[in-house]
Amino acid sequence: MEFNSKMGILQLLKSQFVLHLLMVYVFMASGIIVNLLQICTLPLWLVNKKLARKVNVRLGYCIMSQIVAVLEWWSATECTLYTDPESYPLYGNENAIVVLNHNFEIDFLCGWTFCDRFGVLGSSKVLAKKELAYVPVIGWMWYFLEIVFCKRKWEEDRQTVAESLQNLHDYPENFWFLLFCEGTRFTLKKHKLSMQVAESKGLPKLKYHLLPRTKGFWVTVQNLRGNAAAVYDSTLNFRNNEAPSLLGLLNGKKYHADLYVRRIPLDTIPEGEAECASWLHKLYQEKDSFQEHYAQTGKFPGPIKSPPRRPWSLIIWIFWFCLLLFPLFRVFAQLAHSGSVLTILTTVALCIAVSLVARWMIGQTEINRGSSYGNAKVSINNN
Ligand SMILES: CC/C=C\C/C=C\C/C=C\C/C=C\C/C=C\C/C=C\CCC(=O)SCCNC(=O)CCNC(=O)[C@H](O)C(C)(C)COP(=O)(O)OP(=O)(O)OC[C@H]1O[C@@H](n2cnc3c(N)ncnc32)[C@H](O)[C@@H]1OP(=O)(O)O
Ligand SMILES: CCCCCCCCCCCCCCCCCC(=O)OC[C@@H](O)COP(=O)(O)O
Repeated sequence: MEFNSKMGILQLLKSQFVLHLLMVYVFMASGIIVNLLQICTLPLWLVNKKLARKVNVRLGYCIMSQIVAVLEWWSATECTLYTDPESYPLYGNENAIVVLNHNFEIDFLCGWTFCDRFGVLGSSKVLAKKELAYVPVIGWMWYFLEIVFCKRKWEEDRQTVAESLQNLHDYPENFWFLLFCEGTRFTLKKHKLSMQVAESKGLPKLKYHLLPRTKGFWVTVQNLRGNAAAVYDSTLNFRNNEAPSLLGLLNGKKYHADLYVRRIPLDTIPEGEAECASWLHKLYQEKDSFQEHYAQTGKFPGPIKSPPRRPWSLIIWIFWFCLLLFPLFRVFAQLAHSGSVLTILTTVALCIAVSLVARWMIGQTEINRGSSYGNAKVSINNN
């Protein structure tokens, strides 16, 4: 009874808007500080690229780990890993291409959480749409972490993506390169259209996935050969049909994520474009069957071997709070003391502006604010 009421109070506390404002302030202020420090590493790139990259990995960690801390420590979301125990020791100790389904608003964050647990968060990479490069703090940080951006226009991407991947050959830390091969988030409309494409190509229909776009996968595999050791085929779902969101996490809502990972050595993947595309289509048919199994049983096939959450994200988060809250309260105290209406109004306007920017950033993760990519019929090439 007493425990329940304590939990209720804690939950009520976590849903307080003023606390969210403080979290947003700490995230934005620390993010800008890190972005500025990243700019300061530019001259270092010219003299010691390896060191500059290592420094940026750690700086990036200071930003990403805060959102991981929200998931792991604030909302206490449970993340369970289903995987083969023989592959487990290799995770975090080799470079890998991660292929993940794209159905959930916090799928990228679950990815980050596992990166953190295997010690590769700062060096984690993704093939991201170009628009994300302009997201304050995160997008700017990604520039220094050598994230690969695409315009989702193959004619333009084929060269730039290949070049960015080639640059990773002398990367000094183990990294995971994430690919959402579906290219956009799952919606019923996008699913219907992509299944029409599947039908016209004579491919079996998928129930839980959009038809994967194969070109990004092929170019990634080809350009990371000899660099990445394996593809981690990863299938994510949430228990009890949970529809997790970043706002839910901020409100302290606890979710239950299940991730099924299979390690596939890279040298078993065909080299030719057509063969590689067929291989990926087959992979997505298998992923679909895993999701069907999950829908029927509430579990993925395979044993559970979950890594524990690590304390570093929480420690860094507390550090930023200690560093940044004191000056904030001092400013507020001085403002109240000064009594200047103009200064107070300017400060309030600034706070509103920062919260609007943060809300827009959160909106980037929301399915109902997604772009129309995959909504329109594109000419179909049957070759
Ligand atoms: C142990 C633990 C393991 C794992 C832990 C898990 C993860 C952790 C790892 C790392 C974490 C790191 C970072 C995460 C952080 C943040 C992530 C944030 C954001 C990223 C999200 C995105 O931005 S997703 C969007 C960008 N990415 C992609 O699009 C990738 C997939 N796309 C492609 O590969 C594309 O081919 C392309 C982008 C290279 C080119 O795009 P384009 O539009 O030009 O596509 P195509 O040329 O492929 O399209 C034409 C072909 O598609 C067919 N078609 C037409 N209409 C449709 C349709 N509606 N659906 C499907 N297919 C369609 C068309 O017929 C053409 O077919 P072809 O046969 O001719 O190819
Ligand atoms: C610690 C406290 C944090 C306070 C809140 C701060 C805000 C944090 C905001 C994080 C923003 C992260 C941006 C990267 C997320 C990835 C987004 C994503 O997955 O994009 C969707 C695309 O795949 C598909 O896009 P469309 O095909 O719809 O086009």
